[in-house]
Amino acid sequence: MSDAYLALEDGRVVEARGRVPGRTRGELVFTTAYTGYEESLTDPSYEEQVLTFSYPLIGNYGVRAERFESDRVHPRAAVAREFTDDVVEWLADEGVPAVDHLDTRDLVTSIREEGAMKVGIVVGEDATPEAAKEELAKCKGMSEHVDIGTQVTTPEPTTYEGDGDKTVTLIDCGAKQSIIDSLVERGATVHVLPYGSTADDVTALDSDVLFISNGPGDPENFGAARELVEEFAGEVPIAGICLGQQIVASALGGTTEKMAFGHRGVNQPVRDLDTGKVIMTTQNHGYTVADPGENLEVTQVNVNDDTAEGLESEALSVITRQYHPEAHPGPHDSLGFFDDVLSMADSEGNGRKRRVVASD
Ligand SMILES: NC(=O)CC[C@H](N)C(=O)O
Repeated sequence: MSDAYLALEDGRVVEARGRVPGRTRGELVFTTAYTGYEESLTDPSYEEQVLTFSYPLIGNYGVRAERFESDRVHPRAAVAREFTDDVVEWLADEGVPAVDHLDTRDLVTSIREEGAMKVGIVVGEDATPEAAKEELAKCKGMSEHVDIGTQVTTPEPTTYEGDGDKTVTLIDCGAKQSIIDSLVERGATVHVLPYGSTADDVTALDSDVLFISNGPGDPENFGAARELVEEFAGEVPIAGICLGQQIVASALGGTTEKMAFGHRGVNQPVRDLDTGKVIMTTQNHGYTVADPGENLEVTQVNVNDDTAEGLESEALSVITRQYHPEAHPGPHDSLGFFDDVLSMADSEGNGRKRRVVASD
């Protein structure tokens, strides 16, 4: 008898050791990142997913709140070959079920072959395979979580003061804190607005750049952010990361699609098509831009599968990345993105149109 069961969409039931009790369900995905478990577990982009770590030992350098990317754990459950007690205590405090002592290599191989799949998980003394299957039966597909942006966004507008002149309005679709920090470190003042904010809210702030954040779920369910991009494109420079790239593309005439199992890890190679240079990047996404449309140019691609990693438009002052330039965790090759974003704010006399708002 085991005290933890995972019922997979492919019909299998996997036994594990229960570490934190509970019953839950979600989309089963994996990350190959070998560091950064605190950042991954607090990354809002993992909302409604069950995160499997392919690296076998998770927790070996402790748990420190200053490394968190948000104020809570977002995956609905965590799976690893072995969790340390530090991580188990943290997940228990958060009420997030956790299992270990299972063959995660087999699990990851299944996801690679069959794609990200639904999973039901039960952990505790009364756990049974049938209960895990009941959870699985209740599991929704990612695109069915139509209000996922509202689930993860900040409840209130918040401003982070930088010591320079530039200002950014960031639409929080589930933003990682280190994206905000990366802008503030470069002197920008960042106005974070809740997902669902209107064009009037954005206009009132009169920022130099409109920034669409990362976030969970299907980009097609982020209509409120898409409308902002449609409204401000060509008038205010626009930047986006991950979900932000997908939203910007779909607002400007492109299309997105779901990938088989996505990219999650800290060693995804990306080639810049202009310079030919390859950088290593941090990634966490299950959707991708299938067609950038006529307004955007693909400027960077994934070396492994040629998917769009960077989109730009000089005419509209748009720059987006599918990967995570803030690199929390991960290699620092891509930090220059934030300088490129803020250089779009040096727009006077540069041929870029600016929205003029009457000040009161
Ligand atoms: N990190 C993100 O912003 C993820 C984007 C989107 N939810 C995806 O899975 O592709």
